[in-house]
Amino acid sequence: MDILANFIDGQYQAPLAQQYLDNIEPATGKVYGQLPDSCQQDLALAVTAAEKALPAWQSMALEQRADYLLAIANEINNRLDELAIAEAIDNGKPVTLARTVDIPRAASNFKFFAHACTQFASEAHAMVGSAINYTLRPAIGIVGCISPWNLPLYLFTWKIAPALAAGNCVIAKPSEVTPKTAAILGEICQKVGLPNGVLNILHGRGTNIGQAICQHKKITAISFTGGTTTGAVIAQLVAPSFKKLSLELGGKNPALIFADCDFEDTLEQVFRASFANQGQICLCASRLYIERSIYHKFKQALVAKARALSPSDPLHDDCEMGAMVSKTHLDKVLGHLDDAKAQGAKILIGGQQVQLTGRCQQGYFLQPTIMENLPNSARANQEEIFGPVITIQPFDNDQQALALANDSQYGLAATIWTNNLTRAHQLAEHINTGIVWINCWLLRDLRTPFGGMKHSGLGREGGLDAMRFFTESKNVCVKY
Ligand SMILES: NC(=O)C1=CN([C@@H]2O[C@H](COP(=O)(O)OP(=O)(O)OC[C@H]3O[C@@H](n4cnc5c(N)ncnc54)[C@H](O)[C@@H]3O)[C@@H](O)[C@H]2O)C=CC1
Ligand SMILES: O=C(O)/C=C/C=C(\O)C(=O)O
Repeated sequence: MDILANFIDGQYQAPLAQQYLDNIEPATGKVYGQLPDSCQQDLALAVTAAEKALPAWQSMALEQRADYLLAIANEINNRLDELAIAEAIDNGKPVTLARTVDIPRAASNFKFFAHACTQFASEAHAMVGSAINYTLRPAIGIVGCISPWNLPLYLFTWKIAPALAAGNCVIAKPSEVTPKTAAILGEICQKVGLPNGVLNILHGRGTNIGQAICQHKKITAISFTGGTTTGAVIAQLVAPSFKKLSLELGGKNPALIFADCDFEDTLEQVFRASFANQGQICLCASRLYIERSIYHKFKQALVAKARALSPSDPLHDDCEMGAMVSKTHLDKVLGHLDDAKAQGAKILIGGQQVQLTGRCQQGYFLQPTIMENLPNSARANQEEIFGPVITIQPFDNDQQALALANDSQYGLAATIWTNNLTRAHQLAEHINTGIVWINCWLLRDLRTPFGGMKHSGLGREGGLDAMRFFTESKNVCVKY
């Protein structure tokens, strides 16, 4: 049994109340470990450690701070295989995906922000002939980072790295559903000699320790990624104390596929955008709008690809589709499918749980699912399902495609597939999402602003936006 501990003040510590939660491997449905069900007393220890570490960390020379982050990045790369296997066991994702995407990206997050903090400059505003203003960007202090289960180490580090780079001490909480790689990160911090208390990792339930982090008086900013409903709860929790808040929430992302696209390349990439990580990425395409003249051909090709994609053991190198993260989540997705069927959806492929044999007999596997025949107002077209489930609909012209894309409470990411770049730029200008990809998906430049409009979130992560979020700006006006 793999028993995890909190990482506080540079040491692994059992939860003070000795309460634990089970950790389940989604591919087998079996409990394989336990994690702390931390409480306020554990948080108090972490905050004390962070307070003690803060003065030295925030006043450290930038190059030295950057060196620590680079050392963490290197150590993540050194432990690539071990981390990839741990992620695949914990989350159910294909180990090859973890090895080629999740873990390398976690290392890149530290490397990127190591460099970013040495390049982060403050502005000056001259009042010609009378004064000069300059802006200081001190660290905020102690910040809380709360991350979800779909890209565990990838998103955990996407928050921690800029927070540390900006000079803050961090209290971080990974999802209780996928705690393992976050726990290993503590060992990495010990190995590189990160000063004690700079990064503290607490495990446990969102409604318990997560909420306590949001409400702690000495934690002055919260960066959260997860579901929109939880984001709304957190916004309420932090409102009375005016903490800085960054929310990366759900999506219901449209893909606009035009007849003049490069058919084969679009098919390949839209398929990946739909089903990568079992559709459990907030950026996944879930509403496909296809120009009527190619609707039938594209639909047939998509269905054929989906038929060839069967879930299998995530620990096998050739696995392309793993398990859903939990029984709760699988049931939620199946509930959406029942609802869609009741609303008249035609299931073109999938729609059902899959039972594997052998080790994975009790695992949480779902067939890739493609549905048509639903109005845009149907729940399946309006609510985030967060699984390997897409709907397809035909459209007749650019205006109709745009209207369908924007008919959503969400506004995270959109993709446009066309060889007519004038059309693509015009649509990109009018689509109400924080991210638009043209003829590509999840092509990431970590310098770019990342986040959503409407119910997809508040604020932007990435590049300078993250550095700005994790610092206060203070203007100094000097009269001469
Ligand atoms: N980035 C995204 O778009 C994600 C969306 N989701 C969506 O959210 C739905 C719910 O999934 P969950 O696993 O419950 O994700 P969640 O959004 O509730 O959990 C994300 C993180 O927030 C923490 N948390 C939960 N409640 C909290 C609270 N009251 N205060 C502070 N922290 C809290 C959790 O412990 C976890 O670390 C999913 O079915 C999916 O549709 C889930 C994960 C990521
Ligand atoms: O930063 C990225 O490349 C991806 C981020 C993905 C999420 O925030 C998510 O799936 O929740």
